[in-house]
Amino acid sequence: MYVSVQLSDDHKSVVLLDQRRLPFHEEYIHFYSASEVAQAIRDMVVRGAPAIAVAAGFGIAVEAERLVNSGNYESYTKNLEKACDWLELSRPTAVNLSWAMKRMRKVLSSEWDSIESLKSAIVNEATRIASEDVAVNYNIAKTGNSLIPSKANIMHICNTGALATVDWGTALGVIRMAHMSGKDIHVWVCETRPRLQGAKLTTFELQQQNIPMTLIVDSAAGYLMQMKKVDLCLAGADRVACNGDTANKIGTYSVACLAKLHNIPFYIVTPLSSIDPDVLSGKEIQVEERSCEEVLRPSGESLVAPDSTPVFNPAFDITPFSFISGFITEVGILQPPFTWQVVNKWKEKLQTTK
Ligand SMILES: CSC[C@H]1O[C@H](OP(=O)(O)O)[C@H](O)[C@@H]1O
Repeated sequence: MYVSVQLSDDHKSVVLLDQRRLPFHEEYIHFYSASEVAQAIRDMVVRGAPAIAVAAGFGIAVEAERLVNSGNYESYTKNLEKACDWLELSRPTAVNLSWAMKRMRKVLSSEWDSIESLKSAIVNEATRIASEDVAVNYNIAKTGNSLIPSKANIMHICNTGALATVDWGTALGVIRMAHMSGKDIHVWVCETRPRLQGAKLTTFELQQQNIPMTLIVDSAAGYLMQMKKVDLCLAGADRVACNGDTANKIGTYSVACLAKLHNIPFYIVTPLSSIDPDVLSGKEIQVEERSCEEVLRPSGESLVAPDSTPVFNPAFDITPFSFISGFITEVGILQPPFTWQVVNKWKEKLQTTK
């Protein structure tokens, strides 16, 4: 089984499965510094809100190893804080990235009696972020499975599986659990232009798990709903605002609008770490814009339009909460508002049940 993101045993590199090469080539690349990992996140070697958070945490661990003999304690921590900034700025929309860097900065700002003990604490925290992700996603999958009827036809956009996380996945984790529970489900896989995470990555994951699926062009979503071929929609999240507005892959809002029109349940599947109570509504969420090349050359080689064609390429859109049936999380099916008081109460409850 493939692993999207790992820390090498000697802590000298972050090992990433190059998702740009899937589904035809499974290639792993080593990245030896925080800046190399930041570039890998920007280039979407690794992608998916939880996976990039884990990759960034490991990026700080690799930087801590790389700089261990580079100077005194003060310069060591300053350099690592700078590395947190680079990684946090690598992609602006997914809150998981800043959530992970906040955890690493907390370690950096604590008192340690030596550079070596600080380095160990950093590696341990990065490893904890990764191991927690697996447990969180397993609980999300169990929660979400309770909503999946037998023989459901589920529409899914982008990729939210083990490739977008450390394992299990979020929305695809729910689908995987439903399949393993013998519910005989089927997945309509939206190809998800322009990066084709659905066509290239979700099909790859579902095929590996023998889950029945059908690939569709994004613009077929409405037609399938009109023909009553869709029982519910599941999508991931990059950032959920306090009022429930949700940033997710471009095209999610369109699917949510169509689902609303056709009275089809539309759920966001998300860990608590993708909820950002500091953002009151979707209006405050920065939507990453990516290069025109992604649209002009979707498979990297041939142009699909004249080379000088102007392009607008937002990587995400914002779905207002009014189009969302609920949020499937590791603590249950939630409804906003997601204030810090609410989110922290759930996190504390999680801690006590561990
Ligand atoms: C559980 S992955 C969450 C989220 O991340 C993906 O975006 P990208 O492929 O650009 O990293 C997509 O929006 C997923 O829903």
